[in-house]
Amino acid sequence: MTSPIFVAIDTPDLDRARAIATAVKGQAGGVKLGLEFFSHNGRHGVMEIAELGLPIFLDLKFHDIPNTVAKAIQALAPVVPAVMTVHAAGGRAMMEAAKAAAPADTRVVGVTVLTSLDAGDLGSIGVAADPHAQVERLAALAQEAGLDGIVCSGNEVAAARKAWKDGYFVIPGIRPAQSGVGDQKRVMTPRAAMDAGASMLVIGRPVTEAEHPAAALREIAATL
Ligand SMILES: O=C(O)c1cc(=O)[nH]c(=O)n1[C@@H]1O[C@H](COP(=O)(O)O)[C@@H](O)[C@H]1O
Repeated sequence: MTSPIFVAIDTPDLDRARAIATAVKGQAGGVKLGLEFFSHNGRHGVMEIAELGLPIFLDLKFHDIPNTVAKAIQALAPVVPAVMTVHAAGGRAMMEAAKAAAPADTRVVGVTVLTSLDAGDLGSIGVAADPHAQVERLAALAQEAGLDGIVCSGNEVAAARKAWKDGYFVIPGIRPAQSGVGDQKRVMTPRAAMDAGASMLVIGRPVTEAEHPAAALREIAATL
């Protein structure tokens, strides 16, 4: 069975990214390239990693007006990532435009409430709802807009899956027992997140900062 784990390769260093991708190839379901990698290496760097033959989750979390987001997605051609992200808080029209602009084979998912935020953080930006209620609200909006799924924490995925049976649920903030939480606030173990209904687990530092990333990934996969 294909692994649900995508390894988040958060580095600006192309050689290091290539080395990690090569080390986890065959074991991981794919790799995630985000803002840190993209800001340094751009579209051509993404193409280089894609040439290694793993599915790519290109996580640029677009959050802008519909026209700008659509044009940014079009500018990424000929990259055809397996998955890409926009912020669901960008609104329904923006999500519709993003989906319409993306390649047919790319899943577009809406980031709901970042896993680095808790209820207090939401309050400080004027969102009265707790993370659970806010994820539910944005998941419904993403579904109405025709997206393929959402990004949320493991704490919310069971409820989200109940309301959106065939949705694609991307779950970061994954921490194996004993792992440091770092800047994440809403975390869950890989096994618990899968049991709750995750489609994809995004795991970065617990793998990439390990002395032997492939071995760390193997250990995590064994818990699923
Ligand atoms: O969209 C994401 O992937 C994402 C959304 C979110 O709410 N929280 C979150 O941590 N992420 C990403 O998931 C990865 C988590 O990395 P680690 O905390 O090192 O496992 C990072 O690349 C984040 O950019």
